[in-house]
Amino acid sequence: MAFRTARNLAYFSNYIRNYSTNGPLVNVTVNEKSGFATATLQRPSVNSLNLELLTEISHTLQQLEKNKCRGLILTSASNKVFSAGLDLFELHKPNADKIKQMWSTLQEVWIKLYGSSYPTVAVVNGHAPAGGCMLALSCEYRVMLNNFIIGLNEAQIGFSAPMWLIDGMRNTIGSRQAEFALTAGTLFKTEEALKIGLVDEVAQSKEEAIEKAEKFLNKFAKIPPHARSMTKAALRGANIQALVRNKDEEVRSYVDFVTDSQFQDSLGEFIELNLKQKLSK
Ligand SMILES: CC/C=C\C/C=C\CCC/C=C/CC(=O)SCCNC(=O)CCNC(=O)[C@H](O)C(C)(C)COP(=O)(O)OP(=O)(O)OC[C@H]1O[C@@H](n2cnc3c(N)ncnc32)[C@H](O)[C@@H]1OP(=O)(O)O
Repeated sequence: MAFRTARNLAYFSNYIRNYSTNGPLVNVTVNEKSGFATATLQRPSVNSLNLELLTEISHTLQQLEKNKCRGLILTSASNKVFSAGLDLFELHKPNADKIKQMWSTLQEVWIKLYGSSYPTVAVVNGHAPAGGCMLALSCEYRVMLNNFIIGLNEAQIGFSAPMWLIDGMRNTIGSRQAEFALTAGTLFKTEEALKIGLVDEVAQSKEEAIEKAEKFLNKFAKIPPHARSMTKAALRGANIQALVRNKDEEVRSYVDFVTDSQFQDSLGEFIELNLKQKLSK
């Protein structure tokens, strides 16, 4: 079992410290008492998900799994944005190879986080549109700070969320609410998200959110880890397997879709209308 001895714990903590020095975009720390890891996304300024950040998240999750992490808190170094979703500037007039890698890494992140054997909580301490909501949804529990937005606004940008993400939304808020939310691309304020069950708890400060997250993780202290993870796999496995089977086909259709001029035009309009930074003409 993880951290059975102080030596194991010390080894893991050192390992993580060493690892975190190699990962400038994701800072990982381990609470030596509880054994819970905190992974803090720190890509300036809004943790938009480009290939480098996605790759680092994916490696972090792999290391946590390998080291039998006891629980993960995923959060942001920004006090305004948890993650702004995919890096829209990298989706604009993209290099097809890079987009291919980006999509495939995004799928890996979902598979590793949604399917992790250890318990996971997102401390959503800022806005979480689209891919930001995806990261939060792939955790088991969400604690969100007030006065931010969260949701899957893909329909507003001009595309549909993929099936695995729709499944994640349905499994969290139910089919009826998911249909309303996804077809309109709704971004919910914190209190609205709480009402529909998109987040589990609201906190007034990051410290309070971390306390609530730790309380959730501590619920599993007396549950045998293998029984917990087998149950999680039974609940989530079919959705993950569906993605694994369709992974390459989805990457191909995503690359075709994103490189199409119609999508590029609507993305360009979305950026010009919604983002402060503009496209260079
Ligand atoms: C075939 C399959 C097809 C599709 C598959 C679909 C889904 C797959 C699963 C997950 C993927 C989802 C898709 C996405 O994630 S698309 C991204 C959608 N993101 C958004 O719509 C967010 C846009 N941003 C905002 O609404 C606001 O910026 C935000 C609320 C996050 C923060 O607001 P705030 O006022 O605090 O900051 P700003 O001044 O607006 O922004 C600060 C700087 O950050 C830049 N920025 C913001 N968002 C992005 C982004 N997504 N990508 C790149 N850059 C971003 C912004 O331009 C500002 O830059 P500077 O002016 O500081 O240079």
